[in-house]
Amino acid sequence: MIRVRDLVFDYPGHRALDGLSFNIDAGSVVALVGPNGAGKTTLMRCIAALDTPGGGNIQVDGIDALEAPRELHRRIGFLQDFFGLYEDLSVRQCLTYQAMARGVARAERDDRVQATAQRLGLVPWLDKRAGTLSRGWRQRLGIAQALVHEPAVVLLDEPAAGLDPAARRELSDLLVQIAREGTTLIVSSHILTELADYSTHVLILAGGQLVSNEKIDQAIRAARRVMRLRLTRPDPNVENLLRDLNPVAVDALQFEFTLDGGDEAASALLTKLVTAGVPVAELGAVEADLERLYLERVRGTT
Ligand SMILES: Nc1ncnc2c1ncn2[C@@H]1O[C@H](COP(=O)(O)OP(=O)(O)OP(=O)(O)O)[C@@H](O)[C@H]1O
Repeated sequence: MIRVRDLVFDYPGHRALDGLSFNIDAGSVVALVGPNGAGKTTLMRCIAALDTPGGGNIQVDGIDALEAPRELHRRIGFLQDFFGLYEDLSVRQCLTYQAMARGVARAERDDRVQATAQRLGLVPWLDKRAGTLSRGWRQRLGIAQALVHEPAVVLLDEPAAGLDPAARRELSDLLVQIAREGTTLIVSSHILTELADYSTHVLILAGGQLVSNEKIDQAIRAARRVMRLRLTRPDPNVENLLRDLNPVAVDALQFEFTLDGGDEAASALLTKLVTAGVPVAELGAVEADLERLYLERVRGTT
């Protein structure tokens, strides 16, 4: 569905995307993550054919972003991280305008606007001016504008920004539903627990380069077992005893490290620590999740 090759994008004096290549299959929900300044927003703008890359090639649904940007705009919905609204238009007019601009036939527009407003809980606001909406409702209108033309690909940059917890939950449910209907989604966010609720893939950028592009469940299954040791009080010998495992000190009482060899190895390690007089409170496996996967992948890249 999306094919990116050797993508390069330069701001004056700064290379923001540095030779990215990856594919995204139709129907995937991709969590686009990376440290601040990694290039996520720039990448989304290039895929949405709003910025022109200095090199490389992007195809979405077989359409070349450089050759046919207008055609692409009809097939893509994009919520930008800082987006403007037509403040003096009503919510209905904003959605109708977007539907029109993105090629929805006149006869279908009213139904699309109504259905999209329903999905985002915007029906009571349809005749209110966009300029009077609170931050969370503006955000919902922004999302509705990205969806109203039922695009094949939806790009959402920080969609949960400004939403209260209940609205975030509703947004997660909505994204799951949209993905089930076959839409390809790319969602950028720093809130990894939320992304984990609905994403099938994770695409990690750092410094304008691709760190990884993988299926989340497979990557988590394949992740090495991380163990956490918790002490009842600080112990000067513990780091020396764990030396071969390259421990990371979470704080003065907690250390994390990977351990091969399953329960046998864990049991042997526990015996070794206790025998050496280390005041062990707990030794156990840490559950792998998207956040851990991310931290492991970006470690050393920044
Ligand atoms: N208009 C601009 N002019 C110059 N440099 C820019 C411009 N916009 C972005 N950059 C730089 O390009 C790099 C990538 O920026 P981008 O906004 O794409 O990153 P990001 O991953 O979305 O970051 P964040 O997580 O902070 O939103 C950053 O180093 C940023 O400072």
